[in-house]
Amino acid sequence: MATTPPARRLIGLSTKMYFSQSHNREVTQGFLTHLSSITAESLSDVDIFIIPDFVSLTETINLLKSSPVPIWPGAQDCHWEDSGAFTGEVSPAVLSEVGVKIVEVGHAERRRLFGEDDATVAKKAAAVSRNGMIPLVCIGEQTRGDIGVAVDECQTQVEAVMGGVPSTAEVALAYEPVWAIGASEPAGEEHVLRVVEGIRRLDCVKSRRGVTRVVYGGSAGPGLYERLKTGLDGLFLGRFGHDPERFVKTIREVAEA
Ligand SMILES: O=C[C@H](O)COP(=O)(O)O
Repeated sequence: MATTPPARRLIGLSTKMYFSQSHNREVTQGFLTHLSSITAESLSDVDIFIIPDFVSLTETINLLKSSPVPIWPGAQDCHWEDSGAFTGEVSPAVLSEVGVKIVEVGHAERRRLFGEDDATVAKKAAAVSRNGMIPLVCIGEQTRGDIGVAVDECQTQVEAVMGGVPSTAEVALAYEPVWAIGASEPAGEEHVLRVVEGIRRLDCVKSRRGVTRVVYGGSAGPGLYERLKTGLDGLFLGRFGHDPERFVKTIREVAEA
Protein backbone atom coordinates (compact mmCIF):
# COMPACT_ATOMS: atom_id res chain seq x y z
CA MET A 1 0.00 0.00 0.00
CA ALA A 2 1.01 3.59 -0.47
CA THR A 3 2.82 5.27 2.43
CA THR A 4 1.19 8.11 4.37
CA PRO A 5 2.28 11.47 2.99
CA PRO A 6 3.46 14.24 5.33
CA ALA A 7 0.80 16.73 6.39
CA ARG A 8 1.69 19.69 4.16
CA ARG A 9 0.82 19.36 0.52
CA LEU A 10 2.64 20.97 -2.37
CA ILE A 11 1.25 22.23 -5.66
CA GLY A 12 2.76 24.40 -8.33
CA LEU A 13 2.93 25.46 -11.92
CA SER A 14 5.73 25.90 -14.44
CA THR A 15 5.04 28.05 -17.47
CA LYS A 16 8.16 26.63 -19.24
CA MET A 17 8.72 28.96 -22.26
CA TYR A 18 5.08 29.26 -23.30
CA PHE A 19 4.29 32.88 -22.31
CA SER A 20 5.29 36.38 -23.36
CA GLN A 21 6.15 38.67 -20.45
CA SER A 22 2.84 40.52 -20.78
CA HIS A 23 0.88 37.27 -20.82
CA ASN A 24 2.78 36.04 -17.77
CA ARG A 25 1.73 39.24 -16.00
CA GLU A 26 -1.94 38.75 -16.97
CA VAL A 27 -1.92 35.12 -15.89
CA THR A 28 -0.26 35.92 -12.55
CA GLN A 29 -2.75 38.70 -11.85
CA GLY A 30 -5.63 36.42 -12.90
CA PHE A 31 -4.29 33.74 -10.61
CA LEU A 32 -4.21 36.14 -7.65
CA THR A 33 -7.77 37.27 -8.38
CA HIS A 34 -9.09 33.70 -8.46
CA LEU A 35 -7.04 32.74 -5.41
CA SER A 36 -8.70 35.50 -3.38
CA SER A 37 -11.95 33.52 -3.59
CA ILE A 38 -10.43 30.86 -1.30
CA THR A 39 -9.99 31.51 2.41
CA ALA A 40 -6.43 31.64 3.69
CA GLU A 41 -7.43 29.13 6.36
CA SER A 42 -8.34 26.48 3.78
CA LEU A 43 -4.86 26.88 2.27
CA SER A 44 -3.03 26.68 5.58
CA ASP A 45 -1.73 23.13 4.98
CA VAL A 46 -0.58 23.57 1.41
CA ASP A 47 2.53 25.15 -0.12
CA ILE A 48 1.93 26.77 -3.51
CA PHE A 49 4.57 27.75 -6.04
CA ILE A 50 4.73 29.42 -9.45
CA ILE A 51 7.69 29.01 -11.79
CA PRO A 52 7.77 31.55 -14.62
CA ASP A 53 10.53 32.07 -17.17
CA PHE A 54 13.68 33.78 -15.92
CA VAL A 55 12.98 37.17 -17.54
CA SER A 56 9.56 37.38 -15.88
CA LEU A 57 10.80 36.11 -12.54
CA THR A 58 11.41 39.32 -10.57
CA GLU A 59 8.20 40.90 -11.81
CA THR A 60 6.33 37.75 -10.76
CA ILE A 61 7.98 37.88 -7.33
CA ASN A 62 6.73 41.44 -6.88
CA LEU A 63 3.21 40.57 -8.04
CA LEU A 64 3.05 37.61 -5.66
CA LYS A 65 3.82 39.89 -2.72
CA SER A 66 0.20 41.07 -2.81
CA SER A 67 -1.11 37.52 -2.32
CA PRO A 68 -3.11 36.93 0.87
CA VAL A 69 -1.30 33.59 1.29
CA PRO A 70 2.40 32.97 0.68
CA ILE A 71 3.12 31.82 -2.87
CA TRP A 72 6.65 30.57 -3.47
CA PRO A 73 8.34 31.97 -6.56
CA GLY A 74 10.35 29.30 -8.34
CA ALA A 75 12.95 28.96 -11.08
CA GLN A 76 13.11 26.47 -13.92
CA ASP A 77 16.83 25.73 -13.62
CA CYS A 78 20.12 27.11 -12.29
CA HIS A 79 23.87 26.60 -12.50
CA TRP A 80 25.73 24.48 -9.96
CA GLU A 81 28.22 27.25 -9.08
CA ASP A 82 27.22 30.43 -7.25
CA SER A 83 29.28 32.77 -9.44
CA GLY A 84 31.96 32.83 -12.10
CA ALA A 85 32.65 32.75 -15.82
CA PHE A 86 29.55 30.85 -16.92
CA THR A 87 28.11 32.93 -19.73
CA GLY A 88 24.35 32.64 -20.09
CA GLU A 89 23.85 30.71 -16.88
CA VAL A 90 21.81 31.69 -13.81
CA SER A 91 23.33 31.69 -10.34
CA PRO A 92 21.50 29.89 -7.52
CA ALA A 93 22.87 32.53 -5.13
CA VAL A 94 21.19 35.28 -7.15
CA LEU A 95 17.94 33.30 -7.28
CA SER A 96 18.00 33.04 -3.52
CA GLU A 97 18.88 36.75 -3.21
CA VAL A 98 15.78 37.84 -5.17
CA GLY A 99 13.43 35.64 -3.16
CA VAL A 100 13.14 32.34 -5.03
CA LYS A 101 12.14 29.46 -2.74
CA ILE A 102 12.11 26.41 -5.04
CA VAL A 103 14.19 25.52 -8.12
CA GLU A 104 13.51 22.81 -10.67
CA VAL A 105 16.45 20.63 -11.59
CA GLY A 106 16.63 17.75 -14.05
CA HIS A 107 13.41 18.39 -15.93
CA ALA A 108 12.98 15.80 -18.70
CA GLU A 109 13.28 18.58 -21.29
CA ARG A 110 16.63 19.68 -19.81
CA ARG A 111 17.84 16.09 -19.83
CA ARG A 112 16.66 15.35 -23.39
CA LEU A 113 17.28 18.64 -25.20
CA PHE A 114 20.25 19.99 -23.27
CA GLY A 115 22.09 16.81 -22.39
CA GLU A 116 21.87 17.06 -18.62
CA ASP A 117 22.89 13.84 -16.92
CA ASP A 118 22.37 12.62 -13.36
CA ALA A 119 25.73 13.99 -12.19
CA THR A 120 24.86 17.48 -13.45
CA VAL A 121 21.41 17.33 -11.91
CA ALA A 122 22.93 16.25 -8.59
CA LYS A 123 25.34 19.20 -8.61
CA LYS A 124 22.48 21.60 -9.34
CA ALA A 125 20.30 20.13 -6.58
CA ALA A 126 23.18 20.52 -4.13
CA ALA A 127 23.64 24.15 -5.21
CA VAL A 128 19.94 24.91 -4.71
CA SER A 129 19.99 23.38 -1.25
CA ARG A 130 23.29 25.09 -0.31
CA ASN A 131 21.63 28.42 -1.11
CA GLY A 132 18.71 27.75 1.19
CA MET A 133 16.11 26.86 -1.44
CA ILE A 134 14.25 23.62 -2.12
CA PRO A 135 15.38 21.53 -5.08
CA LEU A 136 12.39 20.30 -7.09
CA VAL A 137 14.03 17.28 -8.67
CA CYS A 138 12.27 15.98 -11.75
CA ILE A 139 12.50 12.23 -12.25
CA GLY A 140 10.68 9.70 -14.38
CA GLU A 141 11.00 6.77 -16.73
CA GLN A 142 11.36 7.22 -20.47
CA THR A 143 8.77 4.80 -21.76
CA ARG A 144 5.39 3.56 -20.66
CA GLY A 145 5.45 0.03 -19.28
CA ASP A 146 6.55 -2.08 -16.35
CA ILE A 147 6.39 -0.65 -12.81
CA GLY A 148 9.68 -2.25 -11.78
CA VAL A 149 11.51 -0.78 -14.76
CA ALA A 150 10.07 2.63 -13.97
CA VAL A 151 11.18 2.44 -10.32
CA ASP A 152 14.67 1.31 -11.41
CA GLU A 153 15.02 4.28 -13.76
CA CYS A 154 13.85 6.66 -11.04
CA GLN A 155 16.16 5.01 -8.49
CA THR A 156 19.25 5.93 -10.51
CA GLN A 157 18.07 9.54 -10.78
CA VAL A 158 17.08 9.84 -7.11
CA GLU A 159 20.22 8.21 -5.72
CA ALA A 160 22.45 10.59 -7.68
CA VAL A 161 20.69 13.61 -6.21
CA MET A 162 20.38 12.36 -2.64
CA GLY A 163 24.11 11.69 -2.64
CA GLY A 164 24.76 15.42 -3.00
CA VAL A 165 22.04 16.98 -0.84
CA PRO A 166 22.34 16.84 2.97
CA SER A 167 19.98 14.33 4.55
CA THR A 168 18.50 17.07 6.73
CA ALA A 169 17.63 19.37 3.82
CA GLU A 170 14.17 19.53 2.31
CA VAL A 171 13.79 17.97 -1.13
CA ALA A 172 10.78 17.75 -3.43
CA LEU A 173 10.66 15.01 -6.04
CA ALA A 174 8.47 15.61 -9.08
CA TYR A 175 7.62 12.20 -10.51
CA GLU A 176 6.99 12.93 -14.17
CA PRO A 177 6.87 9.90 -16.44
CA VAL A 178 8.50 11.28 -19.59
CA TRP A 179 5.79 9.74 -21.76
CA ALA A 180 3.07 11.60 -19.83
CA ILE A 181 4.62 15.07 -20.26
CA GLY A 182 2.90 17.10 -22.98
CA ALA A 183 0.33 14.34 -23.46
CA SER A 184 -3.44 14.59 -23.60
CA GLU A 185 -3.91 12.94 -20.21
CA PRO A 186 -1.87 12.00 -17.15
CA ALA A 187 -0.48 8.56 -16.37
CA GLY A 188 -2.98 6.20 -14.77
CA GLU A 189 -3.34 6.46 -11.03
CA GLU A 190 -2.38 2.86 -10.33
CA HIS A 191 0.86 3.28 -12.23
CA VAL A 192 1.71 6.54 -10.46
CA LEU A 193 0.86 5.25 -6.99
CA ARG A 194 2.90 2.08 -7.43
CA VAL A 195 5.96 3.83 -8.84
CA VAL A 196 5.87 6.48 -6.11
CA GLU A 197 5.49 3.78 -3.48
CA GLY A 198 8.65 2.21 -4.90
CA ILE A 199 10.46 5.57 -4.82
CA ARG A 200 9.50 6.19 -1.21
CA ARG A 201 10.89 2.76 -0.29
CA LEU A 202 14.35 3.50 -1.66
CA ASP A 203 16.95 3.53 1.12
CA CYS A 204 18.21 6.94 0.06
CA VAL A 205 14.69 8.34 0.52
CA LYS A 206 13.60 6.38 3.61
CA SER A 207 16.77 7.22 5.52
CA ARG A 208 16.49 10.99 5.00
CA ARG A 209 15.88 13.21 8.01
CA GLY A 210 14.69 16.22 6.03
CA VAL A 211 11.23 16.52 4.51
CA THR A 212 10.93 14.67 1.21
CA ARG A 213 7.71 15.38 -0.64
CA VAL A 214 6.71 13.63 -3.86
CA VAL A 215 4.40 15.33 -6.35
CA TYR A 216 3.11 14.11 -9.69
CA GLY A 217 3.60 15.97 -12.98
CA GLY A 218 2.74 15.14 -16.57
CA SER A 219 -0.54 16.48 -17.98
CA ALA A 220 -1.81 17.06 -14.44
CA GLY A 221 -4.85 19.26 -13.89
CA PRO A 222 -8.25 19.51 -12.20
CA GLY A 223 -9.80 16.22 -11.13
CA LEU A 224 -6.55 14.30 -10.74
CA TYR A 225 -5.42 14.71 -7.15
CA GLU A 226 -8.43 12.98 -5.63
CA ARG A 227 -7.20 9.80 -7.34
CA LEU A 228 -3.60 10.23 -6.13
CA LYS A 229 -4.06 11.59 -2.63
CA THR A 230 -3.27 8.32 -0.85
CA GLY A 231 0.32 8.31 -2.08
CA LEU A 232 1.24 11.73 -3.45
CA ASP A 233 1.91 15.00 -1.63
CA GLY A 234 0.62 17.15 -4.46
CA LEU A 235 0.85 18.06 -8.12
CA PHE A 236 3.15 19.87 -10.51
CA LEU A 237 1.22 21.44 -13.39
CA GLY A 238 2.21 22.57 -16.84
CA ARG A 239 -0.26 23.33 -19.65
CA PHE A 240 -3.39 22.44 -17.69
CA GLY A 241 -2.56 25.15 -15.15
CA HIS A 242 -2.15 27.94 -17.72
CA ASP A 243 -5.74 29.01 -17.20
CA PRO A 244 -5.68 30.68 -13.75
CA GLU A 245 -9.18 29.48 -12.94
CA ARG A 246 -8.22 25.86 -13.58
CA PHE A 247 -5.00 26.24 -11.62
CA VAL A 248 -6.83 27.65 -8.62
CA LYS A 249 -9.48 24.90 -8.93
CA THR A 250 -6.69 22.33 -8.77
CA ILE A 251 -5.11 24.08 -5.77
CA ARG A 252 -8.44 23.94 -4.00
CA GLU A 253 -8.76 20.23 -4.77
CA VAL A 254 -5.29 19.53 -3.39
CA ALA A 255 -5.98 21.60 -0.28
CA GLU A 256 -9.32 19.93 0.40
CA ALA A 257 -8.64 16.30 -0.58
O1 LIG B 1 6.79 21.08 -15.77
C1 LIG B 1 5.74 20.48 -15.86
C2 LIG B 1 5.62 19.18 -16.45
O2 LIG B 1 6.63 18.88 -17.35
C3 LIG B 1 4.27 18.85 -16.97
O3 LIG B 1 3.95 19.54 -18.14
P1 LIG B 1 2.52 19.27 -18.82
O4 LIG B 1 1.52 19.25 -17.72
O5 LIG B 1 2.34 20.39 -19.77
O6 LIG B 1 2.61 17.91 -19.46
